[in-house]
Amino acid sequence: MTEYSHAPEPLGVPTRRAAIRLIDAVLRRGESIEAALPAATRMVHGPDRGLAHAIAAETLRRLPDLDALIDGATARPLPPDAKARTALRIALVQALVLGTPPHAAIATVLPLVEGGPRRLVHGVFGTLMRGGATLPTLPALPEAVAERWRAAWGETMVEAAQAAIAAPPPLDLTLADPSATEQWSATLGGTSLMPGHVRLTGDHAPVTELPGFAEGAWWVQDVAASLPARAIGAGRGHALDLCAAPGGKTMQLAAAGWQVTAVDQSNNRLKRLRENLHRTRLKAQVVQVNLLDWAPAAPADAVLIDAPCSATGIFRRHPDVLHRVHPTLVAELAELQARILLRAADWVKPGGTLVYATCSLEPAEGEAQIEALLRDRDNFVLKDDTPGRILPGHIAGGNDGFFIASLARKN
Ligand SMILES: C[S@@+](CC[C@H](N)C(=O)[O-])C[C@H]1O[C@@H](n2cnc3c(N)ncnc32)[C@H](O)[C@@H]1O
Repeated sequence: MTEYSHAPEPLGVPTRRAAIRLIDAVLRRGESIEAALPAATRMVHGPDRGLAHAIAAETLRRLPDLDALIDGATARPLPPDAKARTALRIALVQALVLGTPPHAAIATVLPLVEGGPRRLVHGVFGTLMRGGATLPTLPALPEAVAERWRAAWGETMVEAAQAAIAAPPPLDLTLADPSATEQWSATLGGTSLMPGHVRLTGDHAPVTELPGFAEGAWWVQDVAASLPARAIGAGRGHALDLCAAPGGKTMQLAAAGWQVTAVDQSNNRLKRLRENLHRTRLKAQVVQVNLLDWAPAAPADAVLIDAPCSATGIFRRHPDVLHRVHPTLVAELAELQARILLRAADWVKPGGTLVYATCSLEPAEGEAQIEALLRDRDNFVLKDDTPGRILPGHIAGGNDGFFIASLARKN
C-alpha cells in the first residue's frame, strides 16, 4: 500500500489561494464576488474567509493602479490573466493597502506560483518594495468604465467616483422610528443626514453587536437606497414593493404605515427579508413569484420597483461591478427593466404613485426607462419632487449611485 504524506501548507496560503479564486471568478467568468464566495472560500474558515474577501475586493478596487505598478517593473508585460500577475496583485495590495508586512505578503503568495514564475514574482515584488512603490491617492477606474461614465456624466463625476473608491464607505442605518433619530444618533455615536437616518464612520463594533440591532430599531441601508421609499412617504393604503428582497424598502414602507405586499422571485433573498421583518417586528405580505408571470388581485395606491440592474452604483462596496459589467449586460438588464416597468405601471391606482429605482450609474437603466414609459403611457407624469439621478458625491460624506423616478398616475 502506498503512503502519501502531505506537507502542511504554510499558514495563510489557503486564504491567498481563495482570494485568487475570487478574483478569477470575477475577471474570467464575470461572476460577482458574492456569488463566487461559497465555492472559492470552501477551504478557509472563520475570519480567514473575511480576509480572502477583503484581499480580493481591495485588489479589484485598485486593479488598474496595481497593474500599472507591475507593468512598470516588468521588462515584458505579463498577460492580463497570468497567475503571476494575480499573485503580484494580491501581494502588493496587502503590502500597500491592507498593512500586511511585505515579507508576509510575499511569503504567503509564492507557494501559489510554485513550479511557475516564482523568481519573477519574487523579483518584481522586491524591486517595487525597495523602490518605495505607492498607489495614487485618487484610484484609477478601469478605462472602459471611466470612458462610459465620462460620456454619460462628465469628468467631475469620474473624479467623484475615483474619490469614492479611495474612502472606506460609511455605515448608514435607517431607523424604524424617525422620531427617535436624535436618540439613536447619540446612542450609536453617529451623525444624521435626515430624519430616520444615522451614519457611522470609522471603526465600530460588528453590525449585529451594535445597540438596537437585536431589537430591530434599524437596518443597514445606504442613504441613497433609502430615497425611493422616502419618495413614497407615509400612507395608510396598499403598497406593492416589487423586487423587494432582502427588504430594506419593504421595512421602510411598513414602518411608514403602508399595508405592504413584498414581491420577489428569489427564495434565498426572501428568507433574509422574512428574517428582517421578524427582527424589526414589521409586517408585510410576502409573495414569491416571477413578476413577469404575476399580477396583483387589485391595483395599489403606491408601487415601488427596485428593479434588478447592473448595480454599478454600488461599486464602493462591490468593486467587482467595475470589471464584470459590460454594455451587453446593461442592455439585457434594461430590456428586463422595461418589461417589469410596463407591467407594474398598470398596477397603480388612478391618483396613485409609482416609484422606479435602480442602483445603477447607466442611463439605459434609469433615465431611458422613464423616457420610454412616458412615451408609451400618457396617464403618468413625473412628480416635481422626483429625486432623479443620484451620482457619487451627491450626498456629503458619500453615497451609492442611484436613479429614482417618482411618478403620479393621473386620475
Ligand atoms: C435591487 S434587488 C432588491 C433590493 C430590495 N428592494 C431592498 O431594498 O432590499 C432586486 C431584486 O429583484 C429580484 N428580481 C429580479 N428579477 C425578478 C423577477 N423577474 N421577478 C421578481 N423578482 C425579481 C431579485 O431577486 C432581487 O432580489
